[in-house]
Order: sequence, then structure tokens, then C-alpha cells
Amino acid sequence: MSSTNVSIHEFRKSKGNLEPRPHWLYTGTSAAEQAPSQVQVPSLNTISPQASDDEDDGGDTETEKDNDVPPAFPALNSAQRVQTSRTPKILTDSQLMPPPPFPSLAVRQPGVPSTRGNSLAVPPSTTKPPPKPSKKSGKVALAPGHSPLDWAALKTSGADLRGVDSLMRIPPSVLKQHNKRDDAWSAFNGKVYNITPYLPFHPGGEKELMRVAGRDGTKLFASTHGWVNVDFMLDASLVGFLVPEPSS
Ligand code: HEM
Repeated sequence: MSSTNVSIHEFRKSKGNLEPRPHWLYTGTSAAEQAPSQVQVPSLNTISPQASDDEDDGGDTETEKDNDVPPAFPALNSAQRVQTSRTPKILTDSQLMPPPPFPSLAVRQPGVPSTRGNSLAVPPSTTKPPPKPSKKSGKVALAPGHSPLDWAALKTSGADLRGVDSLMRIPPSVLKQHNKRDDAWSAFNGKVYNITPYLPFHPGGEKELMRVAGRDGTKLFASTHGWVNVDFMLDASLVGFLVPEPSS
């Protein structure tokens, strides 16, 4: 027999055989909070399975049919029971964590996403057609042999695309004279380029490009397609640098 059973029987002997015996499920705090020798046990009509084996139990009234009753565990006089049976501290309302905010599910509509943007609802379906582009693309059909790749091949071919022998300092009055289709200069970011060779290669068309012929086109260029690297595209057409008008 286990030591647990022995201790229980010793306990019962000290209280007398007819003393009520604790059930193994009993975990009442009143018994555990007391010293083992002073434990008050509830009244139960059970009989120890070990009673008939115990020679000191003269006049024992217990019978064999109650052998299925298990002993108390942990033992009533064990340190474990004394430690764990302390009454837990009950917190007051002010000590408790506040409840989470009310999710306000009642105001939600199925399929309508939350205004907070974190809804798990499916996006609303729509029969509206996709919006049409506000305006047509300004691109034009380029003549055969005038694609961007053809321009890249031309400017690296070594062909003269400047029309000048050396880079020049160009005041606005000089720039202004080069405003014809076969002799068009334009300034972008302080550099003056001969745009005539590029005219048939311009994806936006010759007409659009000619709007800046003979003047500073930096602003119009930036407002049309600021992502285009004009310095790289026209490097072979550089003719000089824009300078202020000389004072007479
Ligand atoms: C010499 C300087 C310029 C160069 C190197 C240049 C180059 C280009 C390039 C590479 C594109 C194609 C852009 C793309 O596909 O995203 C383009 C488109 C276009 N460019 Fe220029 N461009 C120049 C000046 C101008 C100027 C002064 C205008 C006048 C408004 C202009 C008007 C346009 C237009 C309307 C398009 C079509 C944009 C679109 O709808 O896709 N370009 N240009």
C-alpha cells in the first residue's frame, strides 16, 4: 500500500474507527487551513478498504464491499494541501482590467467596408464600368525608321546632329533666330540643343516639339513629361549653353 493510505489510516486511528472519513474529492478549505491534527472532516458513510487488514481495529464495522473508495489525495495532512488551499484573493471592480470597447456590430452593414479601413467585409460589388481616360494619348504614329531605338542608333552613329563646329555661349536673342523647322534650337535646363534632327523621332509629334523652337522650353517640357531624360536623349545635339543677354 502507498504511503498515502498509511497516513490516512493513522489519522483515522487517532480519531477512532467510527470517526467520519473524508472523501478523496473533498477539498474544503476549512479542513486544510487547520493543522493536520485538528482537521474537521465531513460526515460520510464510507468505510476504509484497509480496515479488515488492520489488527488494531477491533470491532471494525467496515465491510469488503466499500473497497472501491479511494483515499484522499493529496493527503489531508500534506504540506501540498495546506499550500494550495489558500483562498484566492478576489479583486474588486476597480482593480479589474476594463472591458474592451463595444464593437458596435449592430451599426455595420453587410458588404460595406468599415470607415476605419480595417473591415474584413468583402468589397462591395459594382456594375459601374471603369472610367474612361480623360483625354487621348498625345502620342503620334512615327514614320517607319523613326522609333526611339532608331534615334538611339542615330545619335551614337557619329553623324553630325549639332550643325555647329564647337559649343557656344548662346543668349536668348541668338536662340530666337533658330525657330524654323529646318533650323530649330531650344533650351532645356540651361543647355541649348538643335532639335531639328529629333523632330521626326519625337513621340509627341513634330508640331508639339516645334512649340519650343527658338526659346527656353524647360517649363513646357517639365509639365509634359518630366520623367524623360532630355539631357541623355539629345546629348548628341548639344550646341551650347544659354547665357544672359550681353548688356550693350
Ligand atoms: C526636345 C525635347 C523633348 C524630348 C527629348 C521629348 C521626348 C519625348 C518622349 C521620349 C516621349 C515619350 C514619352 C513616353 O512614352 O512616356 C514624348 C512624348 C510626348 N511629348 Fe515630348 N519631348 C520633348 C519635348 C516636348 C515638348 C516641348 C512638348 C510640347 C508640349 C512635348 C510633348 C509631348 C507629348 C504631348 C508627348 C506624348 C505624351 C503622351 O501622351 O504619352 N515634348 N516626348
